[in-house]
Amino acid sequence: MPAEPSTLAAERAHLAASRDALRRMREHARGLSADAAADWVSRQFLESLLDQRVAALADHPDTPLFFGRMDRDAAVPSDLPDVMYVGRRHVHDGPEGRPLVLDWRAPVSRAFYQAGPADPMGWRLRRRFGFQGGELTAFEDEPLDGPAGGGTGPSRILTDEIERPRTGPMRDIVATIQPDQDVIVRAELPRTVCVQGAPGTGKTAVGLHRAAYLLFTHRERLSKSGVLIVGPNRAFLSYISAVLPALGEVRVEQATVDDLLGAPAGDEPAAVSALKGDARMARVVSRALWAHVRKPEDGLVVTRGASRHRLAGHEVRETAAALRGTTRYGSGRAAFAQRLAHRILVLMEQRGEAPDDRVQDQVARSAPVRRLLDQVWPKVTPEQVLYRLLSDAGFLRTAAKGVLEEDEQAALLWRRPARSHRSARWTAADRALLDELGDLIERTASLGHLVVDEAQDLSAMQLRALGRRCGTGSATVLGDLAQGTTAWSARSWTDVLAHLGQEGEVTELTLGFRVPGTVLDYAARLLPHVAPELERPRSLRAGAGALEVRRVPDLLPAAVRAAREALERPGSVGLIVPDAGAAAHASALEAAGLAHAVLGPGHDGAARLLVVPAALAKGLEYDHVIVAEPAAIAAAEERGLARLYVALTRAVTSLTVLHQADLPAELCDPPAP
Ligand SMILES: Nc1ncnc2c1ncn2[C@@H]1O[C@H](COP(=O)(O)OP(=O)(O)OP(=O)(O)O)[C@@H](O)[C@H]1O
Repeated sequence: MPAEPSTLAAERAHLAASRDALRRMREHARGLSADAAADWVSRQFLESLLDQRVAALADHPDTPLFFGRMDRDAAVPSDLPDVMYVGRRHVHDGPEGRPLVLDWRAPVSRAFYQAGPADPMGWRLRRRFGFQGGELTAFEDEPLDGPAGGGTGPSRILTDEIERPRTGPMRDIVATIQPDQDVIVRAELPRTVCVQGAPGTGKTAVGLHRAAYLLFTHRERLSKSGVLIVGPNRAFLSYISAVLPALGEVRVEQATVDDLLGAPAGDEPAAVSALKGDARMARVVSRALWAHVRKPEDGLVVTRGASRHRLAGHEVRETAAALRGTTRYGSGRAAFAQRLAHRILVLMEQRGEAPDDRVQDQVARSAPVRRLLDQVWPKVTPEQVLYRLLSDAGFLRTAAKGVLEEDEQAALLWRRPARSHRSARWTAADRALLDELGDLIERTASLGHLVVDEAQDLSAMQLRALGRRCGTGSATVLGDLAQGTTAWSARSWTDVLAHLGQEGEVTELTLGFRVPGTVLDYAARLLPHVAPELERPRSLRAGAGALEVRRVPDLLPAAVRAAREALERPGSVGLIVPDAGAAAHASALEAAGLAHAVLGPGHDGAARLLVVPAALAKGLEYDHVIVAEPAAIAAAEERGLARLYVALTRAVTSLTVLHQADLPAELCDPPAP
């Protein structure tokens, strides 16, 4: 990295000037008063806004204020500044003053990520800065006016950033977002984007930066409607939790599907979950719900004072039939009562009475209308409907006729039904069906934008549940078909988008940042077996010497030894083991006196050495990874090879594979080049 002293000194001076300006902006914000507010409530609101503004202007000594600079090509006429510095937020010199640093999300900053010799976009030079603990220590220049395609390999600052040892949660990548990633980050708000990407291509990072970009660009709209990040489990959410706050976005919700739909209380065979997650179930539960609306047998008689008003049976039937299926079940019920009451009102008027709207409401709430309502359009809860569907063979048969085969219906029925819907132990797949029913009864509110990570693992019914939550908004859908580990994992992104109910385009990220080339090639031996339609991933870094495969006579002592060796190097260490082996590995580490934590579904385990059950490894990464007993990981579940592919692609610097048993055959033969 060139580091000319005079240039470095000038850049440091600009950093110092920017820090001073930021301090003045903070002081100015502190000096603003909420006194002008008209009342107490507005005053509180204004005060909290001002507090937030001051907090947003904090200068974190370890976080560089800018990470890049662009120099304009003077030969291209433009009103752009001659030089612009790009950083995490705007910094200007006085209220009307010149910008010292531009926010990376501003439209003009796009050139920092997108300009290249093929299209310099009016700029001559890109400079990236290297920092150590907030100190500007290096820079790297990239001429944009040279010949296209004359690159010199990956930027040293980029590879250093990737290889910087991990100690805590995921970091932002704002300084080094790559052009194809930037296109996704800056996609317009109404556009739903779906990203297929091999392990470590930056899908999660891109999704989080897109959330930050959209919040900056559409702040007012999205602060009302909301942005939600959906991830596979709590450990993953905790791992990514620091990225958005580091980018200044503290009000983005993060949730798992269980958080949204309700935590499961029971379990069931994967085949049953897969069936319940099938899109055909949408029809079955809809029919089950609407089966509760019965054909009215009788007419309606309402007595008011001395008068009796009568609707004939066919009139009641017409009213119900006109509404059935045209509204949500709940609003249909309310509308049925109102329409009956309206017809009674018309009868009153025909008799010369002059009832007003209040009378219509009174009639709608009267005992005879309520009785009829309960008979014809009874109030039901999602739990009551699903309980009946899963416990009453006759009811299920009617609802599933022509949709599910007989053996499928038999598989759905509970062997031993709970005593009532209240004591039913709903599974995760049931939760999605309950959510579907809930939405058929009453519309689910939509957010402004949803980022769905590891989307390949969601069932059609879960995707429908998420789709409802962005029904009037848009989504960023991220995943990798090769990492699908559930019995219902998606085989195509077109299907995923269809279940979500979103029109969107599928883009692919193909360059791996996390995993060194040798490790990625090794893991890719599994690809023809887990997702033959996908291209082999490429890595940014060759990673010579990063992979070691050891046959060992005794697994546990070998794992302890490998962990001890890895701990001698800087960075985090993940010991990925079959789920059933986590306790044994933890005991072995304990006995050897190696401090560690065991990753659980609900927590991230703060320790440098982590025992990671294979089922929880998805989305995570460690500087050094030890995978203990691939054959056992592969054999533990139906899509065990995909699980193994996930485990083998978690390493940033080194992967050590330990096996006492034979390796899975699929991992032994290198695929044809
Ligand atoms: N442009 C980039 N600059 C620096 N680091 C990057 C860049 N893109 C991705 N990374 C880093 O690469 C690693 C992998 O990124 P990320 O977890 O987003 O990948 P992913 O595609 O979601 O992986 P997986 O499918 O395995 O979950 C992270 O450490 C991330 O910070």
